[in-house]
Amino acid sequence: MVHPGGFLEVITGPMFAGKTTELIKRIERQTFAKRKAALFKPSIDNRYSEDDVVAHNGLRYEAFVVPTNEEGVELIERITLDEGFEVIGVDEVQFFPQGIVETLNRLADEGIYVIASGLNLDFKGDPFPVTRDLLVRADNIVYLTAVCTVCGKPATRSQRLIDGKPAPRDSPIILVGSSESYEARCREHHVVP
Ligand SMILES: Nc1ncnc2c1ncn2[C@@H]1O[C@H](COP(=O)(O)OP(=O)(O)O)[C@@H](O)[C@H]1O
Ligand SMILES: Cc1cn([C@H]2C[C@H](O)[C@@H](COP(=O)(O)O)O2)c(=O)[nH]c1=O
Ligand SMILES: [Zn+2]
Repeated sequence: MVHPGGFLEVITGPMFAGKTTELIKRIERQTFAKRKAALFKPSIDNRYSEDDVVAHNGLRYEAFVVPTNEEGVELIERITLDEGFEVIGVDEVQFFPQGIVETLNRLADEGIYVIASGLNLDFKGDPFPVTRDLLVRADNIVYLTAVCTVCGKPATRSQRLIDGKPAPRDSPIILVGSSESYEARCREHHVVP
């Protein structure tokens, strides 16, 4: 897409749907169009790298790493404005505090093309509030699905597995992980005991 000016775009769906791949692709395309672009990631996402945003398929892109607190949200805003970035991407946006919704919306109001990528639903199938609140403010939504590991149909849910068994409902919401702890599942094969 040509740089659309102030714009809030949200890429969402379950784990393994290609959200990070799509985010990197969009940021990279903006740099080919000579736009000043940057990617941000939360410091708690250290699955594949401390410094880069890395997709499950190995695609990677250098990022600013910020903490998942209000200070991290302020850093995203300060770096964006001080460095004059025209386009920013934020990966794993569901990990940030609620204040990121207002901040990203404001940056879009100020003329920045903001792309936020994150999970819509947690392992129980309940909304992540930050993603939900960004989605209702978005100028464009990119909704992706993965492939259900049980039946091969489109997967809209993230199944958390502990020792190979579905995680109980009272598990903590945040558990950073990849295929050792999660599988993409369709509604029918998503299990929450
Ligand atoms: N069940 C699955 N369905 C689709 N892709 C999968 C699945 N399991 C692993 N993958 C891999 O995940 C990649 C997408 O990774 P990524 O962009 O990091 O997704 P997301 O950010 O949505 O978790 C795919 O290109 C594919 O190689
Ligand atoms: C469903 C669910 C996921 N997480 C964590 C697991 C991963 O670290 C990220 C999602 O990564 P992806 O790029 O979308 O594959 O979120 C979590 O903490 N809680 C959950 O309920
Ligand atoms: Zn299925």
